Amino acid sequence: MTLLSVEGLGISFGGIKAVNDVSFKVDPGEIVSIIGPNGAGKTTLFNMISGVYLPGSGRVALNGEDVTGMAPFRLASRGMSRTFQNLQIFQNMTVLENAISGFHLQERGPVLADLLHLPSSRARARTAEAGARKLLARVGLKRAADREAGNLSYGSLKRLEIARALAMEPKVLLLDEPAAGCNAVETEEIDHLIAEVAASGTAILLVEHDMKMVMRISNHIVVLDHGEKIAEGAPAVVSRDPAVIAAYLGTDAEKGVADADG
Ligand SMILES: Nc1ncnc2c1ncn2[C@@H]1O[C@H](COP(=O)(O)OP(=O)(O)OP(=O)(O)O)[C@@H](O)[C@H]1O
Repeated sequence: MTLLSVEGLGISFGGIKAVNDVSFKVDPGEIVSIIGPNGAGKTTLFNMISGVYLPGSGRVALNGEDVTGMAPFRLASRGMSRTFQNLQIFQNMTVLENAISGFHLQERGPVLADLLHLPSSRARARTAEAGARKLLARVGLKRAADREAGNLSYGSLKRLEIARALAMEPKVLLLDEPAAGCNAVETEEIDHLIAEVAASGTAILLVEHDMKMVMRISNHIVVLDHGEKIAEGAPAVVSRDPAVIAAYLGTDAEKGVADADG
């Protein structure tokens, strides 16, 4: 069964259609990217899928269950996690504490037990810490566990944010520009991490401007322009599509599409 199904999704702002009738599917372990020129509707589409915006039309289904407009924390407990373009890291906390915070999203422990430091609360805290340490090892931040997050390089912060989203053991992980602001080495590290997460069976839905990265790691690409889906398919197919090239014409990204193709 399809893991994530986006069907005819649309939304208007002040009478203008920011996204119109967009549909696509994501299977387990697949890396699907949403691309398009500035203002094409990528972030808006992402926000509708992840419950930040209520769609004006259409439907989002996760494992066959209708989750349209469901709040992000409910989606997270059903298997959909996301990261944000602007990092949501607690800069003054340690790397480990940031990773642990991802586990508290899934907890439904009694608040009183936590306040009174009851054994049940201490046991949960130990489990979360052990899980967080494993995740830090997975994203290459094991040795940075006790450092203040604000002192990390940008690429490491990006990986920390992915670690935190993985705490929920998502079936589908939405990444909003995971390589933005990263240098070539950091981008490659994030590439490898995304590929490893996908290989473990988690589906990845990606919005990313780095066209070379998109062409390298995606199994499937959905192209938006002016809120409409104008093409979709494998990277080699999409990068040769005349409608896609025309949409990007005159932008830096067009050069990216052509370079990645060659
Ligand atoms: N909250 C909002 N209110 C009004 N208009 C909005 C809102 N969010 C997005 N838009 C408009 O919807 C359209 C799509 O914007 P969106 O940010 O989704 O594009 P994008 O493809 O993510 O762009 P970029 O690549 O520049 O991040 C744009 O015309 C934008 O101005």
